[in-house]
Amino acid sequence: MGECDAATIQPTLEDVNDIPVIDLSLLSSADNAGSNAAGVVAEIGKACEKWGVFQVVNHGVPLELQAKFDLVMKQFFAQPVEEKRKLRKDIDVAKQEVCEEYGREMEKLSYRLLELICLSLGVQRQRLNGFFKDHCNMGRIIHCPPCAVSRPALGTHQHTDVGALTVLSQDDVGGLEVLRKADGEWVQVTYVPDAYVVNVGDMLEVWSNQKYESLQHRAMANSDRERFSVPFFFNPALYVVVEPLEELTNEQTPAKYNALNWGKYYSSRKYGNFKNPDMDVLRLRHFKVLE
Ligand SMILES: O=C(O)CCC(=O)C(=O)O
Ligand SMILES: [Fe+2]
Repeated sequence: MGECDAATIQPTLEDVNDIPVIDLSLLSSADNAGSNAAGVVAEIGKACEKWGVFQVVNHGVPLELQAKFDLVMKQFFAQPVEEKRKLRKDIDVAKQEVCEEYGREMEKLSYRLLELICLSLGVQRQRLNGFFKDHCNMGRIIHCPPCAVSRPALGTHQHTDVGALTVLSQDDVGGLEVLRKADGEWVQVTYVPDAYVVNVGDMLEVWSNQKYESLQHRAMANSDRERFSVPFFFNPALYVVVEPLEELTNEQTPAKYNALNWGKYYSSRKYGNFKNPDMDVLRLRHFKVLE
């Protein structure tokens, strides 16, 4: 089959719409706020347990800010490669006002989500907040040019995110895929306008004593259109020791993980290689309590 056929070939994946889309405005609606909040918490808990991923709408992040951010990002990627190279990883990006504001909003939303997740686990709302005091959050901007090959092309290889939570904005090209826990099938995360995709990372799997499992995901390139996505990684402070919350363990449900040092775990994975899963990097399974 020739390359010119590529545009007609799409992944034969079931485009399921049942990854939950959760409306956070229900938390603040004046009437019946208490039961609405309980409903949202329950939905989040169910989504984390069943999928490891959900989308949020009416999340409080100003839509104009997202639009401004998208514009700055596209202007950046439209530059010649020599110009882009001048912008070293951690220097100038942070100086752009829009990026700073965007980071602050992502952090605010992440704390909100973390607290709702704590409630869904039945622990105190702010139980995990202290671990993020000197956080090492990180943002990434991803541009994937159209890729016309005769089979679906990978943009980002299969992986789990190492931190607690990831809050991701994907554009209408879509392409993000998640491994459905129910049957081990890859399914697409449908683009929902003005939504963020939220997924469980490795540290939340440990804190929740594996009630919420870290999400296996990947991203596909589109054969016709360039694609942009912006994940924000909500990560604890480097010195934090992560272990199953004691409220969630007892004699009947013992800890499934040994304590791990997040800083060591993070740096090991950061310098690991997506494409080489057997490389000698730390993975959650290395901390699993043997049964
Ligand atoms: O490109 C995407 O949408 C996914 C990116 C991702 O999973 C990551 O950077 O960790
Ligand atoms: Fe990821």
